[in-house]
Amino acid sequence: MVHDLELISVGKTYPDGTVAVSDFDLKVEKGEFVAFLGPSGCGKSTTLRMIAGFEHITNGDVLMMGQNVTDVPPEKRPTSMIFQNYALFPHMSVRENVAFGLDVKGAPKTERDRKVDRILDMFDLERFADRKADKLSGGQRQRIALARGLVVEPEILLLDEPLGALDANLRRIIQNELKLLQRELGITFIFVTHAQSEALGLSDRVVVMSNGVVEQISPPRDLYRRPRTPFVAEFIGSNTVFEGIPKGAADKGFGRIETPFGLIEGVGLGNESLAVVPAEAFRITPQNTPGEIRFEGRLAERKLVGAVGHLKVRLSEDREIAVEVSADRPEVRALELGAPITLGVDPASVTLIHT
Ligand SMILES: Nc1ncnc2c1ncn2[C@@H]1O[C@H](COP(=O)(O)OP(=O)(O)OP(=O)(O)O)[C@@H](O)[C@H]1O
Repeated sequence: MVHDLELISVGKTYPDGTVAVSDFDLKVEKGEFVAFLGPSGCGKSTTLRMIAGFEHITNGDVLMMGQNVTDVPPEKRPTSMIFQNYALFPHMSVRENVAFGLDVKGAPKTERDRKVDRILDMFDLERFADRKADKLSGGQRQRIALARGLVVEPEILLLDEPLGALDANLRRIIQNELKLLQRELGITFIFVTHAQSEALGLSDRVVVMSNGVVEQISPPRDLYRRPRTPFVAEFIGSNTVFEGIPKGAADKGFGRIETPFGLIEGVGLGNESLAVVPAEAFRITPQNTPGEIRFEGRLAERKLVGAVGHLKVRLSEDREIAVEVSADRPEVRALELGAPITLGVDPASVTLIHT
């Protein structure tokens, strides 16, 4: 099968010796929405710029539609990039800004004007067509940047923190628009962000990066449920990670580790030494339910936020864990700080991982 985009062992070392990315492998299908997520400096933007062709690749290959484009200049690639600061020309009109990408690609004038008109219409920007780009709001500028990226009809749209400059409200609105637009157009989106909620909410798959390496590539829910590295477990959501010693071989897809808080069973292949429990996997359980893992502790903190009760439960002198339960349950409302509390967890919602 030919993929829209394929990165084969791609690496980047900057001239000063900084290794920004190493051994990045990725295959993206047509129409997929893929987010690169990770803390500042982990190599997300460098990877995106290598895909766009703005950054020279030190090792490996980039393929698009099965063609090796490693040495192809940006304007000859089937990609278009949208930058965080939009990179609009402030003194050029909206129309001129949008036409810019087509001019770079050398499109004939009539074709250019037709395509620009169509995209301005699609983004509801005709009214502003002759206005200078610096005389518009943040949200409008964002739309112009999108229009400019899409007017060249790329196969792959590359977006580098495109919503970073917007306030929270506008951000949510444009997130929705972006998702709808991507579905409608069916083109591949590669989206760089350090905002978890954005990556998890928008994309079909998330590439989690740290220190220039890919930690995990998964659909969003698997990052919560089945983190494959300690970094992902700590970085995503509010997981508790228990350290322990592997206890026997895995059986039917479940392994066991011995921890200071007892034996923990979870999904694994055997020989793992960490158990990851998502905050929402804990239940408050007065009875001993067969098969469940039990933890005894004392309630250290309780915050009710809408329908969710965020609890901190102290398991020992130096160990406090995050627990999320439904705030509607009477036993949650009745809990008093310092009171003993028993938690149960279904082993199927625990993931065992290697250190
Ligand atoms: N031109 C450069 N020369 C040397 N090092 C660079 C250069 N550009 C980036 N780096 C370094 O490469 C690493 C990866 O940077 P990159 O910008 O790709 O990270 P990022 O994950 O996109 O971060 P952010 O979210 O802050 O934009 C960092 O250590 C950064 O300091």
